Amino acid sequence: MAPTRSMMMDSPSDLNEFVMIQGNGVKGLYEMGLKTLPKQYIQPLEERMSMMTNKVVPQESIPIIDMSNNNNNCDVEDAICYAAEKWGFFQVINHGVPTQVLENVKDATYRFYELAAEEKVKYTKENSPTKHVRYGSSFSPEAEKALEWKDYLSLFYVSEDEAIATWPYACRNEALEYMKKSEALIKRLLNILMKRLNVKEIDEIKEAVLMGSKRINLNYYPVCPNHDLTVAIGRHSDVSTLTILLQDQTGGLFVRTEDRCGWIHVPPIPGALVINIGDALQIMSNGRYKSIEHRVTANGSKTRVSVPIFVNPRPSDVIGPFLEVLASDGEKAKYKNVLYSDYVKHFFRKAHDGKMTIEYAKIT
Ligand SMILES: COc1cc(/C=C/C(=O)SCCNC(=O)CCNC(=O)[C@H](O)C(C)(C)COP(=O)(O)OP(=O)(O)OC[C@H]2O[C@@H](n3cnc4c(N)ncnc43)[C@H](O)[C@@H]2OP(=O)(O)O)ccc1O
Ligand SMILES: O=C(O)CCC(=O)C(=O)O
Ligand SMILES: [Fe+2]
Repeated sequence: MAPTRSMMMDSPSDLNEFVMIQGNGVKGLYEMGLKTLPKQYIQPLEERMSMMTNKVVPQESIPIIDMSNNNNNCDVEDAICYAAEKWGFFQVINHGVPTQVLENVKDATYRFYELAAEEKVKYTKENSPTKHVRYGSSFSPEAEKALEWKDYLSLFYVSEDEAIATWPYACRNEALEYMKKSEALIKRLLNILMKRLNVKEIDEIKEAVLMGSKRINLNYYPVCPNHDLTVAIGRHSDVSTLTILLQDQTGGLFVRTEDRCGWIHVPPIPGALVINIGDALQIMSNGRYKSIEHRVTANGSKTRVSVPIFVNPRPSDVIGPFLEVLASDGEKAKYKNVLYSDYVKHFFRKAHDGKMTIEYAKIT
């Protein structure tokens, strides 16, 4: 019997050719009608959600914060700082980003992934005309022992003109609009978080180190056969200052519990945005704000999309604990100064490994 295309997907080189080189992504694998998961995606037992060591804690929930000014503004500030210190993750509602903008960027995500592989392949690392636009699958395929069931389009923002010239037409206006309309929310969150650190004013220098660069990812997680055997995104913390995440109504994002013994689901709330603290802010706040490990499960019956905006220092910035934090009570620095591009390169050059990235900056 001649091997079928789905049988060929057990060969690492055929799979790599189909998914990465031809640009079909895991979406192409799903559309091929695969009934069993190719072995390259089978995660070690300890990474699977079905394991006892990865129990879900249904009674816990990350905070949901109403950002509208109907409340006392002090309550909003307290809630945000408390959530950033204790949870590192929270959801916001009445945040000021119009629902239509959020709907449009989700539609645009589908529009991009519905393009033919011959179109999408133009944006892979090997083919993309610019380093600022990258289409790929899994996180770091060369470094990973098992692949992740995820396709992504990653767009690094330099300027509107550059984005219009280089980002894929199928999604560029919607991605740009989402970034633009999120700007006020990002500034409000950072102002609140800085005030609590004794940083009275976000001047030009602070603004650059907190939010001098931005990256938007359009993540696509198609239906997955034997979904319990793999992950959509493995355990990691973001390397950003803040991440503003739009998820659809499918669910599947989990956050590590404080005692690190279990996982808390982040339930989709229509119109809400998920906010999480990244490693850069954990470092700049000398550990006051927490960058928490999180992961995404693969789904056996529904395709999921999510759209994070990573708010970052500029690659050329040196990041370390703010002097205002250390000066307040002679606190000792827990992290050294590191060049942000070195930190990000360290993150991208290894497989996802939970909270390990920040060890790179820790003073031991
Ligand atoms: C993709 O799945 C992900 C992503 C994430 C992301 C979480 C975040 O927090 S993203 C925020 C990261 N910050 C930035 O991106 C700052 C902007 N970065 C840059 O401008 C550059 O990448 C650089 C940091 C300055 C490094 O530039 P350069 O020295 O020119 O080196 P590069 O070739 O660009 O990259 C180094 C290394 O990283 C790989 N890489 C870069 N960008 C991406 C990307 N978007 N996705 C995947 N990998 C990327 C690149 O291939 C290089 O590796 P080599 O092995 O090829 O050398 C969270 C969870 C996810 O699942
Ligand atoms: O898809 C999600 O809900 C989370 C995505 C994520 O953690 C990331 O892209 O860093
Ligand atoms: Fe993440």
